[in-house]
Amino acid sequence: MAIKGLGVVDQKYDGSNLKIGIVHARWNTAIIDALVSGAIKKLKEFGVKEENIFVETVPGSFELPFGTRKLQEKLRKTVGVELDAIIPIGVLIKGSTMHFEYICDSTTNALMRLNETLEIPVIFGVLTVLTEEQAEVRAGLKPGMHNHGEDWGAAAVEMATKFVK
Ligand SMILES: O=Nc1c(NC[C@H](O)[C@H](O)[C@H](O)CO)[nH]c(=O)[nH]c1=O
Repeated sequence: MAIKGLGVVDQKYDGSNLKIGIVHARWNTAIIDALVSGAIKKLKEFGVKEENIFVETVPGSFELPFGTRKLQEKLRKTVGVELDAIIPIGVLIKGSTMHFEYICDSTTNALMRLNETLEIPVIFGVLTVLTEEQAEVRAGLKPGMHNHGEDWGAAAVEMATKFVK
């Protein structure tokens, strides 16, 4: 029996009234695009309307915390929208220096802190992988592999339904 992994998400969550933000980095775009598509696919499966999914991009994962915090402010100011959850998505792939470690650690901690400062759940959608192969597997780009973006979409709906609405 598989031990590791997310238990079954209770399908009864109704996302039809939810407004969800996605902020994604533009580094490693083939992986990013698959993860974002997976998250959006799952949001729609839970009934989130396309017009209620607000997508913004930032250059890299290091910019995700700032972009995540400011997206809520930007939508409030421009279109009067209050988000119910937000999914930052980034892909960090280890290179030949310590750059990877520093961005992973600082970005992860900053995103976690946003769960304390924002009044909405901030889902952790950053892949921190050692090889491109690991990234492809987790984006569902290898046959039979699971797209983690779907888990992040499901988590956003569950958290918003339980704790925001
Ligand atoms: O270096 N590798 C990566 C990366 N570096 C850029 C960084 O996030 C930031 O955009 C710049 O430092 C400018 O602030 N950003 C990623 O999302 N994935 C990587 O794998």
